[in-house]
Amino acid sequence: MRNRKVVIVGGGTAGWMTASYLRTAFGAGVDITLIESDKVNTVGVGEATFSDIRHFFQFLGLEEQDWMPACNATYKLAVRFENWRRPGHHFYHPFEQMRSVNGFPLADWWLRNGPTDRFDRDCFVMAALCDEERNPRHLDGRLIGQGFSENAEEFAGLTMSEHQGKTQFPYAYHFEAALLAKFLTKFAVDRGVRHLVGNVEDVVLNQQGDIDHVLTAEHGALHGDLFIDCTGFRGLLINKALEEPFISYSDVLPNDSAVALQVPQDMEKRGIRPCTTATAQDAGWIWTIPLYGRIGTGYVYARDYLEPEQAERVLREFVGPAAAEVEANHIRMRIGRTRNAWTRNCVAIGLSSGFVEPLESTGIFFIHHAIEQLVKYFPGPGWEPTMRTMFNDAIRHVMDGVREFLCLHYLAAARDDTQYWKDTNTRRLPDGLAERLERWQVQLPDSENVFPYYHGLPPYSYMCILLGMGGIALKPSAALALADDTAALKEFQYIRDRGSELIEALPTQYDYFTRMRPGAR
Ligand SMILES: Cc1cc2nc3c(=O)[nH]c(=O)nc-3n(C[C@H](O)[C@H](O)[C@H](O)COP(=O)(O)OP(=O)(O)OC[C@H]3O[C@@H](n4cnc5c(N)ncnc54)[C@H](O)[C@@H]3O)c2cc1C
Ligand SMILES: N[C@@H](Cc1c[nH]c2cc(Cl)ccc12)C(=O)O
Repeated sequence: MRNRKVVIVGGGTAGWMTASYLRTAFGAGVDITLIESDKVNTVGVGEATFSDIRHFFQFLGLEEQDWMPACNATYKLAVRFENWRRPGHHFYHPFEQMRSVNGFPLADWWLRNGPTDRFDRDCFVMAALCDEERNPRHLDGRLIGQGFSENAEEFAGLTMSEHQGKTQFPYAYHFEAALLAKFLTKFAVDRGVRHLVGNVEDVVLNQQGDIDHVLTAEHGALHGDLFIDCTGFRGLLINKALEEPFISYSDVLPNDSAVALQVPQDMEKRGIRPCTTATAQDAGWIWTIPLYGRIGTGYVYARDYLEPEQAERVLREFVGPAAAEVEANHIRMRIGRTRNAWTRNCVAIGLSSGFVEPLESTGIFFIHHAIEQLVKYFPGPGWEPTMRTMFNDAIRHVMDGVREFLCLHYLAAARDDTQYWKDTNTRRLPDGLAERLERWQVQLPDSENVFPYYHGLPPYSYMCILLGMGGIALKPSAALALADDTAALKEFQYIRDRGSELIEALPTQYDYFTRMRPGAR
């Protein structure tokens, strides 16, 4: 059988991640051409990830030292939510599994008799490490031990959905999106991916309605068996040419705009906070992502409540004088998903497939997940169309599940001081969420009562948001009133002690990454 000819249109994060992964998975079994335009920019943001992305780098055979310095990357131990409950309040959604004591999650014991008003500090070691801006590795590279093993044999080769629930890796990454795309360009091209720069002017269908070829001014017609649409929010192949409809989530998630800045920063003086920060604002929230040498920041907001000029002004004030010379990138976000991400012989990956606001940094996770699914259902000999259906089901579940998780953030936030925040109490909810919420109020989220399909987020993530946002009354499990809490108190003590011990022993991120740079001592 001849090898499969794959044409990828688009050279953003989605295009290059897909090209690198497919080539690694199938080698010469797939013949890959990637075409990207020099007239249409990439979206230019997308800097924080899930911890699962390490499976992606592992699959490519890359170690942190190979790619992190090249992408000004840093570690992310959590998302830090600021002011979602009230001004001055913060809590973390960390990469650390919730401990269990006598069959109940520690958070349940915390609800029964919380030692302090900080559930995150009491239940997770990571919260203290974030507050004290510590690095998750020692200067000699050793990882903090937290009940997971690095590169453990038994997990090698697992996809991220297979891995979920087995252990929780303690950190994700921040990186410069443009530098990662550049790094992966070299990776893919070195391994035989054909790279073309040119503009796709037309998408030509055959008589059956499949894509026959894409037409470019610079390189003529590009034929393929399978076309991957990585053209971003345009959805040039999947939505425009094949007319696959886009299902908007704007009825439940109204933020549709963002303005972003890349701000140089003196990291030696300011340090590098080991987490993404999401700070609530009058009509949305601002992200702050510390990279090595600069921060990425942006205001995500709803145009129904705020004009772009005002959003930019608020963002500049928030950042301060360092942003004065920096040009703003205004982005209109298409929130929702393409009905069938795989339609005919075209697979949409990245923003063309779908997107939700970046509150939990899910964009790159969606890409990674879609690539894993594509490999799983890739059209080899004997391929059946039901495989396309299974791919589409998996994509739909991940996106709809994340939509629900994000809606919970707004529903659970105690803040209600502006019209924007007041309206979060009356907005429509995705089907099923209200019922699930009723259950969570008397029984914390567990694998039996959260969104029932794989969507990347474990039950403890839901606990964090419910407990942290503070707007919804929660009860401990009724059974706990009858139980002895000695073991739970011991666990709370262990978390405090372990936090203090690690704060003593661990370096700051600045120290760690300065040593990791090429040419450093
Ligand atoms: C405000 C915001 C913040 C975000 N933050 C995060 C985050 O923190 N974490 C995260 O995981 N994700 C985040 N994302 C999502 C992330 O940015 C995207 O998932 C990721 O960058 C993938 O984009 P893409 O490759 O699909 O599209 P793009 O980056 O838009 O790339 C599109 C590509 O298609 C090419 N193209 C377009 N038209 C043509 C044509 N006619 N011919 C040839 N080529 C063409 C362009 O040249 C470009 O190369 C964020 C997104 C937004 C909007
Ligand atoms: N599978 C994801 C789930 C996850 C677990 N904890 C967090 C925390 C944050 Cl901020 C995002 C995502 C997650 C993962 O392990 O990355």
